[in-house]
Amino acid sequence: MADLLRLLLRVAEKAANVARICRQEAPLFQLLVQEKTGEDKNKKFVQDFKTLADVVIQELIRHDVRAQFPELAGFIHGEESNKFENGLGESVTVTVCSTEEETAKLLATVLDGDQTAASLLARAVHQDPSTIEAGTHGLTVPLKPSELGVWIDPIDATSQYIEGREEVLEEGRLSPSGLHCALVLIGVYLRSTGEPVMGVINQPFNNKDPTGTGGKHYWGVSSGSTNICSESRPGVRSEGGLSVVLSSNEKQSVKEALTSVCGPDKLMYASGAGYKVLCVIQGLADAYVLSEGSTFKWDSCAPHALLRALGGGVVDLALSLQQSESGAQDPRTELTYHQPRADRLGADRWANHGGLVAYRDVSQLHSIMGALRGKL
Ligand SMILES: O=P(O)(O)O[C@H]1[C@H](O)[C@@H](O)[C@H](OP(=O)(O)O)[C@@H](OP(=O)(O)O)[C@H]1O
Ligand SMILES: [Mg+2]
Ligand SMILES: [Mg+2]
Repeated sequence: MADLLRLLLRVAEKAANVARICRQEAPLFQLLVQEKTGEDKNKKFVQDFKTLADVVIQELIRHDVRAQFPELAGFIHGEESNKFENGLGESVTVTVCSTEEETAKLLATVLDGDQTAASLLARAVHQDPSTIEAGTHGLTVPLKPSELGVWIDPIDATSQYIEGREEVLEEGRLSPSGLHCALVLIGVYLRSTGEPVMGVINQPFNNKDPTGTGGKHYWGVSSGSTNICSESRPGVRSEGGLSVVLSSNEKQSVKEALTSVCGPDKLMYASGAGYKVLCVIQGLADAYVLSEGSTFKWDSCAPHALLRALGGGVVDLALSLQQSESGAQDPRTELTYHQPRADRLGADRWANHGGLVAYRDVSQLHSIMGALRGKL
């Protein structure tokens, strides 16, 4: 299954190209950032271009993965629905066609006849990405495509992608917001158990990139005795307390509870669920705590696989607290990716309802659980 990993790295790079082109090409950029006002706001048929960009990226990933691994068809899920309504009130399913011309024609039907934008977008979708050196040579992964499912978040931290602020990234430091928080996330899980086994993260905008494309990629595989990640495991630094990254919307009670295990200035905030887990992967924070069910399977699957490959994981916070309160020795309840919640509807079926804690080191996870016990 190393072939699947190489393909995911390639399609994620293609997706990153589309994300970059939407910001670089003026006709696409104008659509991306336009605020609808007045009558326009009420025109149901021109859906937000940002949603279309997300859908196009998701569908190109789905198309290329299905073409090389037909066994995965039916098991490639994404954040977005690919149904759009056009000006004639017709429902249009956005897909990637076999030729650039056909894709452009289809996209024009949802872009209110804007041929220039449709052609630019179609060209990006059909363009092969430059070869990326990922260091996967000689890797073997003992998995079969018929055992696997895929979760796609075409762009995570969309708000940062639209806002488009380029931050100067400093080595070894978390940068709370900006274009670098926008990530393409592709996670692979086992259909039988829901465990995340492979993940690819592409950061389309990383101004420290040595390759010159402007982006960076990360990957990991965690299956049986194979645990391998593009990032090396950062050392555990316990002096001065733990560092934890949170959403800026996190509850006051959680922040207060965590101050007992975190050093001064070690509670940090960052945009994007995927970026926050990436900070843990890179050792820029020891853990990411989220007390609300505001993330979804497509947000966590890919980075979860990388953390597992590094010896860490992502647990369901509410379930793990319950386990720990009932005296379980190892209260870890890792998130799984194969089963929807039967009692919810739509996207909510795939939410990580109990919140989460992403960690690299299990003893640090235990300290965090201890601090949160009885406090939520
Ligand atoms: O941009 P999309 O793909 O819709 O994913 C969102 C996640 O689902 C949210 O959980 C993130 O919010 P928080 O950063 O407050 O957790 C949210 O982060 P943001 O509000 O900082 O952009 C995004 O990561
Ligand atoms: Mg997301
Ligand atoms: Mg998204």
